[in-house]
Amino acid sequence: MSGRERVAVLGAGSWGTSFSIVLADAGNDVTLWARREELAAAVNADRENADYLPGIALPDAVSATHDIERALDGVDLVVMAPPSQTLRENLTAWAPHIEPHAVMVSLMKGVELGTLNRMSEVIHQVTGAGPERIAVVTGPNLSKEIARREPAASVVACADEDVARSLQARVHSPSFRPYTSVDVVGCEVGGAYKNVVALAVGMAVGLGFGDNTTASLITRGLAETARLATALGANPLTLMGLAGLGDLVATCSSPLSRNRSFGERLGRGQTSEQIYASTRQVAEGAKSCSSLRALAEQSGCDAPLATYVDDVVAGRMTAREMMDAALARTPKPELT
Ligand SMILES: NC(=O)C1=CN([C@@H]2O[C@H](COP(=O)(O)OP(=O)(O)OC[C@H]3O[C@@H](n4cnc5c(N)ncnc54)[C@H](OP(=O)(O)O)[C@@H]3O)[C@@H](O)[C@H]2O)C=CC1
Ligand SMILES: O=C(CO)COP(=O)(O)O
Repeated sequence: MSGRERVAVLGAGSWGTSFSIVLADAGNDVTLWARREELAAAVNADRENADYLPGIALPDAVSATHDIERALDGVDLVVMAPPSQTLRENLTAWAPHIEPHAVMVSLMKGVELGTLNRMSEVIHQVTGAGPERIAVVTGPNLSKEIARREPAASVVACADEDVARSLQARVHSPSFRPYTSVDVVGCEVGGAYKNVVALAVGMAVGLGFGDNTTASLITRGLAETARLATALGANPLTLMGLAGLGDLVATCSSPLSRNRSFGERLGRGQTSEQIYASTRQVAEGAKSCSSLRALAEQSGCDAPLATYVDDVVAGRMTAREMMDAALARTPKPELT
């Protein structure tokens, strides 16, 4: 016996794999579930996930499997990292194998199309788990930087503060510093919305605009995020923290961001279909712009960026038209 605790990470994409490194460095034995058997085999044989994090050596404490029963057997902490739009289907298959008292952590940053559910809501609906078994980890955590063990902070949110504290201890590594929060709603809305803002910022970059434009979009995007999050019951201060401002700054500034890159290509005149055809990586904001726009409409919140981004992604408007429309909106006080 190693004395280390076992954790299952479900989803062997960029973030699931990088977070497995954090968990291993924090003292856990990690079983990383991959949906493709050949990827699980390659990860075990090569000690790297060449599809998503080429050149990054995985710690010995990480092993991969395609066998979901094996991954979940006897595990009291289950970390989920598939795309937001497939979580419900994935979790429906996983749920019968999850231990009845296991805590489930969402790493996803999206809102489900159609239902407009946040990921914690999907987890509750599919598994029946109460809020004390559902948590979120979110913050300025670009996967490649985390995998290279560059210093970063993050937020571990759970409605039950004791559970948040115990998770904080389980994921605290020498290069990854987690803070606790009980504001699951604020953390989830912050994580999903920053992807939409990053799309808008990417469009501005693709159009050739500079830092005034991107700073204006980031700041107004943060105001829009806080407006919706507060309407949904979040603490507005959460959005000033790592799960809001922190993640916005990282994602909107970094060429590593898939959402920002997606937006940049839209800004250069490509269509969403062309972009989808050339990448297998998830850009959550390209889907969640539609669900966040609908959530805002439902909540009576003004959400111009989500609305414009949704229109550009769907091909109803060009990126240039979006910038012009955003500027031409009826003037108003900044603090409304
Ligand atoms: N990358 C990052 O820096 C961060 C990402 N996140 C969030 O983590 C979540 C996962 O993103 P990330 O790991 O980056 O995504 P990637 O694009 O790197 O990987 C996608 C993962 O999802 C799997 N997948 C694709 N389609 C399905 C499906 N239908 N059912 C089950 N699994 C599927 C892929 O499997 P396969 O390889 O077999 O196709 C792969 O494991 C997203 O919500 C993202 O916003 C959060 C913080 C940081
Ligand atoms: O969430 C992220 C960083 O915190 C990753 O952003 P992208 O999904 O845009 O790459």
